[in-house]
Amino acid sequence: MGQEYFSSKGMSPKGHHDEQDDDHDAAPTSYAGAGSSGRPGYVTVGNGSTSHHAARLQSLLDSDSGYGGSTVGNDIGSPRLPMGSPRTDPSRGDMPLQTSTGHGDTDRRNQAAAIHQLWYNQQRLSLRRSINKVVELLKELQENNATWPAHYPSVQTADSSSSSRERPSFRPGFHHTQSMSIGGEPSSSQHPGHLRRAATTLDNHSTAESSKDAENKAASEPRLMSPQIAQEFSVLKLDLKLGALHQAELVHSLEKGSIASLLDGKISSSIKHLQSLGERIEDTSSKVLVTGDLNAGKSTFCNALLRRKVLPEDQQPCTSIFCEVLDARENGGIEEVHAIHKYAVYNRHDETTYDVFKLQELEKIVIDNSNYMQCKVYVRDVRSIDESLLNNGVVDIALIDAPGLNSDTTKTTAVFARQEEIDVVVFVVSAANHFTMSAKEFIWAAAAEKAYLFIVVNGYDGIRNKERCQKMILDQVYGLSPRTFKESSELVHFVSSNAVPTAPPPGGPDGGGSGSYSGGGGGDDPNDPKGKGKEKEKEKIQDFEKLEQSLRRFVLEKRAKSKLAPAKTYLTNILNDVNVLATVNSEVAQSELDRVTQELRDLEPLLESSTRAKSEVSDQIDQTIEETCKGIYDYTRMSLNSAITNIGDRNLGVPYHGIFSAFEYAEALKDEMLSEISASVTACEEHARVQTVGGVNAIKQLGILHLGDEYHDLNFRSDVMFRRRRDALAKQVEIPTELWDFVDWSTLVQRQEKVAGTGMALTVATAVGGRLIGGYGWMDHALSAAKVLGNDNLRRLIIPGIVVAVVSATAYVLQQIPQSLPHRLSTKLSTQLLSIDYIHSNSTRISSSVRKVLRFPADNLRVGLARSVEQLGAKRDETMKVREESRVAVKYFGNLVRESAQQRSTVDAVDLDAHPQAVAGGISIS
Ligand SMILES: Nc1nc2c(ncn2[C@@H]2O[C@H](COP(=O)(O)OP(=O)(O)OP(=O)(O)O)[C@@H](O)[C@H]2O)c(=O)[nH]1
Repeated sequence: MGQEYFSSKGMSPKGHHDEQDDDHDAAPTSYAGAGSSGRPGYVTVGNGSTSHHAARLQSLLDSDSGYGGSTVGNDIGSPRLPMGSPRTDPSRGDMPLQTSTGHGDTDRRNQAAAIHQLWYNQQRLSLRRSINKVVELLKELQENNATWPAHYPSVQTADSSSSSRERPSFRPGFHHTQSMSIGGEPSSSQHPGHLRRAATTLDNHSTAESSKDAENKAASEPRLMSPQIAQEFSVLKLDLKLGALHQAELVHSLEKGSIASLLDGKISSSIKHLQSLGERIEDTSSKVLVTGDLNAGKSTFCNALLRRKVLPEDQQPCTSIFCEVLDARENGGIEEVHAIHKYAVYNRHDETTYDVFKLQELEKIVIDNSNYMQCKVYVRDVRSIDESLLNNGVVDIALIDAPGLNSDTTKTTAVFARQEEIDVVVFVVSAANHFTMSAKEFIWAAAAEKAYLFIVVNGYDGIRNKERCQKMILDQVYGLSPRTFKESSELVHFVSSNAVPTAPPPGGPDGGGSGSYSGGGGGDDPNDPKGKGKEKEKEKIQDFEKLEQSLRRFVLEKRAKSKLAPAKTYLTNILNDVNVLATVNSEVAQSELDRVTQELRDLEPLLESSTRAKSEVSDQIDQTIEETCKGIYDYTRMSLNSAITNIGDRNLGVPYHGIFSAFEYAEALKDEMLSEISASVTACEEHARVQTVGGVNAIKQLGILHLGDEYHDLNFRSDVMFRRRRDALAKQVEIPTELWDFVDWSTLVQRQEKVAGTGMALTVATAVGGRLIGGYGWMDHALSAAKVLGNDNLRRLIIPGIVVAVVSATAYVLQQIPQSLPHRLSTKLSTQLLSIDYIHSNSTRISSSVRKVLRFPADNLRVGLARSVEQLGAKRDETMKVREESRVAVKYFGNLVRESAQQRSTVDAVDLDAHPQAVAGGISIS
């Protein structure tokens, strides 16, 4: 924050010097801090509060900056090029650079500059190719992630995060050192913030905050990733912020698909960021802010660089706004001034944001105006492409002439200088006046920001004791920016800007300065002899040309840092991530392939035996059911038959109480017989029940044998069998008792033949009775008796004979009841039951009931077997699919591991610090 800056501001130059010395090798662009809003925390100079102008400018820069506005947070949408920056034309990067136009020093300098530019172009092209390749790799990874969701490396337990160097057992080959080296030093678990994420270059404050700030922030941030993941993943790490779960738990709790889609989002962001980095390194524009004390000669210096009097020069302070000088080609080749309205965001295509003026009117806008804060000055380059500082295809410099520093403008200029797109700050100091307080304040701030400043000591022609002046200025530079002092031969130049010949001002006598140079030389001693004067003039111009070469080199090196370094860091990080991800997934895919191959090996025979078992078991079940039912039917039939047949022979224990209760006896006997028959049916049912339980168990055994745990046992209750009303009714038979049941006719006939005395009477009685019952056999006996006796005898004997016979027969029948009735009844029941098909119907009923009961588990088993075969088939198909996918994944991730490693070495080979030392004059800008 500003406070950090202010603490330095209050220090003496010496104190500052010490601090600078301590931090000599630190990154130059660690800004003093960032606002909590996430916007760049611009340095404030002076009393610590940003002035109205500064605040306004800051808001303008947010939207007008080519990078600032487009790099907020992680939003890495396509960035706009800085307004007014030359259109990207990569082909121009390879065009011939400056050629030797002269002899001696100039010649050598030009050659050196050309070599330097070539070096820059080579690094740029190499990074550009890597970006394209990595985008290609990421797109393929994204496609692959859709079909084979990538496995995201996660920690095993939350505790393991404490030991950041412990490596999960399932991925032994990770290159921890690679991800650790990103930050330049091994990161410890206490300082996770040391890990440099290329993604953070997207944050507005990322380069603005000091490393201390970054550490503090990282410590106070909730840990979203375990240090282990953070170590290995610098770019692709997933930002999981769900609920209160620990990060590691969160990764585990997520479905593989969810992780894959989160990763997909990360990859998309990375692709976008890489594309924006690509555009950024292709962008040849670079902005140089020229600032310094009031009247130090800033405008004169800019004009000298342009070789044309574009900006108004005056002995009194005149520049009140920031004038950005751009190539007129950016404005369709038209030279004009766009004065930007105070509260507008500049858009060249929207004339409501600015007023258009002619170049000649620039002075009017620049001096004492209150309507504008900035203007864009589009001018045609009067120098050839080989000499031009503005535009030569490798680096196209936009010069920004700032108002002279005073208590009002210092803060605003400091804010302006903080812009990321300002590659270089040129500080113009008057050789006569040296550094003012405002100048010192500004340089302290800028040196903290930019590490190196380009210092132009102007008006050197007016100094008599040049050595003393140099010494005094360099002493001051040492106090203000030791690094700049260290490279002073390259970074501190003593020149006379007004000595450089320039074309006349637009609209001047030469009609717009088309290349006819007017000599400079103001400030020369008029008493000097002419020849000596010319020599001096030449020297001044050579000094200025030397300055120009140094400035170009400085811009190039700064650009290598500001534009190429983020791309290199990001590429290194993303390639490390891709490599780790690919290594993990290659291992996962291989183990998955091994697993499914083994699974298929087990599955194939299982499916085969299941299919075979399905048909075999079905036959077996049918056979079991058939055999059981047949056995039950036969058993029932046999049992009932025997019961009915033998029922008459059995002593049923029914007491006979004499002739007067003969009928009751017969009734009781019949009921007892029927109940006995019914009991045998029940016994058969019981037998069937037992057999059914056996059958069900046999089917169950088959089920368990072939389906194992898959077999669903049904709850079979045998006691419920034969409980229906139909079953009860089937057993019952209604047979009425009749009088004739009491007479055993066959016995009676046998007896008639044995007893002769009663033969005739009995014969008659029998004949009568026979008639009565319709027995025609007895009639024949009666007719033969009549023949023997003759008509008279017959008439006399007939009545008593009949009486005797009837009495005798009746007595006999009554006497025979206990012996004859059971047989009579048995025979009658047997006949009756036969007529209603009692045995067959009950046997059928029982066996079909059993069949029905057995069919239920049998069908269930059949369905289970069919389902099992179906499931095994589906599983086999699925496993084969996974095997194929795993094969593809093994191949793909194997290639990715190789390709990402190869690309990483290519990126590593891009050494931005190894610029041609001889050319750079030993300057090393880190
Ligand atoms: N003798 C001498 N005079 C110079 C030199 N450079 C600039 N001047 C003069 O110094 C005066 C101020 O120059 P400017 O370029 O307007 O200064 P400035 O820093 O842009 O002024 P403000 O922007 O208003 O602060 C002009 O009269 C120039 O001619 C130089 O190298 N030698």
